[in-house]
Amino acid sequence: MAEQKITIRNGKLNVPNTPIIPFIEGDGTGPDIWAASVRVFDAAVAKAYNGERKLMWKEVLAGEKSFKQSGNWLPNETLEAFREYLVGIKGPLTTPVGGGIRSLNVALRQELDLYACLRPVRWFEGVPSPVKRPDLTDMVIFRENTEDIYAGIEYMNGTPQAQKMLEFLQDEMGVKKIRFPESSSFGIKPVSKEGTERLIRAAIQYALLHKKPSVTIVHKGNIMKFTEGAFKTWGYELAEREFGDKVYTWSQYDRTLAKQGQEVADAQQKAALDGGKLLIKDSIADAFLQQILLRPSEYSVVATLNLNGDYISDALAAIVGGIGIAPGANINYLTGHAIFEATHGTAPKYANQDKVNPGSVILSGAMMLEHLGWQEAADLIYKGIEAAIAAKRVTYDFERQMEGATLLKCSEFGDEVITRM
Ligand SMILES: NC(=O)C1=CN([C@@H]2O[C@H](COP(=O)(O)OP(=O)(O)OC[C@H]3O[C@@H](n4cnc5c(N)ncnc54)[C@H](OP(=O)(O)O)[C@@H]3O)[C@@H](O)[C@H]2O)C=CC1
Ligand SMILES: O=C(O)CCC(=O)C(=O)O
Ligand SMILES: [Mg+2]
Repeated sequence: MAEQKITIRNGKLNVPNTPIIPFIEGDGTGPDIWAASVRVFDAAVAKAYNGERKLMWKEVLAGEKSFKQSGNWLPNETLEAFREYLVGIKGPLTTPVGGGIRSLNVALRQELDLYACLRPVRWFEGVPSPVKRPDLTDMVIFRENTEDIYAGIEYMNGTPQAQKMLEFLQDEMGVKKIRFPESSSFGIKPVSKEGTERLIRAAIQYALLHKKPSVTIVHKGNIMKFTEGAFKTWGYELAEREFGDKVYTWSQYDRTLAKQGQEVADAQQKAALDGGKLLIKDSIADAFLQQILLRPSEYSVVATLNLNGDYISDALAAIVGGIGIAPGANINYLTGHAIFEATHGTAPKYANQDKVNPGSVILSGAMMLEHLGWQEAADLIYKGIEAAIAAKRVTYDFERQMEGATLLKCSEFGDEVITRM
């Protein structure tokens, strides 16, 4: 079968029957997970389309495998392949702590301007969870993926750059509140109006398309007023300006409350929501992290900045069974570029043991198939995963919390999904 490129025209993907899909295997547990996952993807597509469609995999290098081969952590050819073929998938890549290379995962998102990190969090029947009602958690995180503290603008204490930054802040900006100036390192947190608006727009469009009840803007705007606080303000303004006839915002509520009192504001909100409008609300990040445990059913689509989104992703994943089953996508809705990847990292202590749960990458692949419009293949994957879990044939992370479960290796779980799809 001749391989072909996915293209985009007027914002719509044109997907051939044999699309070229670049993939990065990943570091640590990445190779084990990829080996199990790719067999699931191929089996689902073959079964769904009787062999008429096929994903044409093209390996591209990044991370340790790439460095070993070429001395380059993220070769240009890899970036070019994701640019040219539009849609790809990747395993996790290691980022050293406190020094060394900056994150290759973040670099890919920034280089390709994949501004929305989309991470759906739902419970699969039978998955062990630390909460009583994991079924109440059904959220979709839209994490801003190109800005915030992740921009990597940092200066290490003791360097001339940190000294220059200190002098600039103290001498030119009149800053007096740096507690230990001589031993401080500095980090910069850029948050733009454009970056905020495109992320919030994507979250609202998603919520409208999927008939979700609300979008919650999560921020720490009480403390970081001009970055996180502006994210909230710009978000509400965009919602009212671009989606005024389809949404009702807490900002509107507050204005009515101030002018006409609570009774009128409550009635206005009720009428808007009864009329099918999408509620746009907000929550301060620390309070949100307790709300998701106490009142998860009140939250649906979540729009947030990069660091909050990172924390919230793992916290929410834990509620529905852990990061062994937490998929995701990095998307630019304007150019069509997308790279699918799990929420978890390389889990290096389990590397090459054929042990960890490939569920997150398998589900990321199902999201990719949905993105391509290959829903039938994605549905087979969901069916296979649900059935494998229901039969309690699972990897170590679930098995250790389930009674009467059979422990499977990473590869065996992949086989199990294939058998049951
Ligand atoms: N997008 C990416 O590529 C990401 C990369 N990273 C990078 O990964 C490296 C390791 O990060 P770390 O903080 O240890 O986080 P990890 O997500 O790699 O692992 C943390 C823990 O999560 C559990 N876990 C992770 N993956 C799986 C899986 N597939 N199945 C079941 N359980 C799993 C394990 O828990 P337990 O010990 O309980 O078994 C593991 O010890 C770092 O360099 C980090 O920067 C991190 C996140 C995302
Ligand atoms: O890039 C990394 O190493 C970590 C990224 C991460 O934790 C995430 O995107 O969720
Ligand atoms: Mg993370």
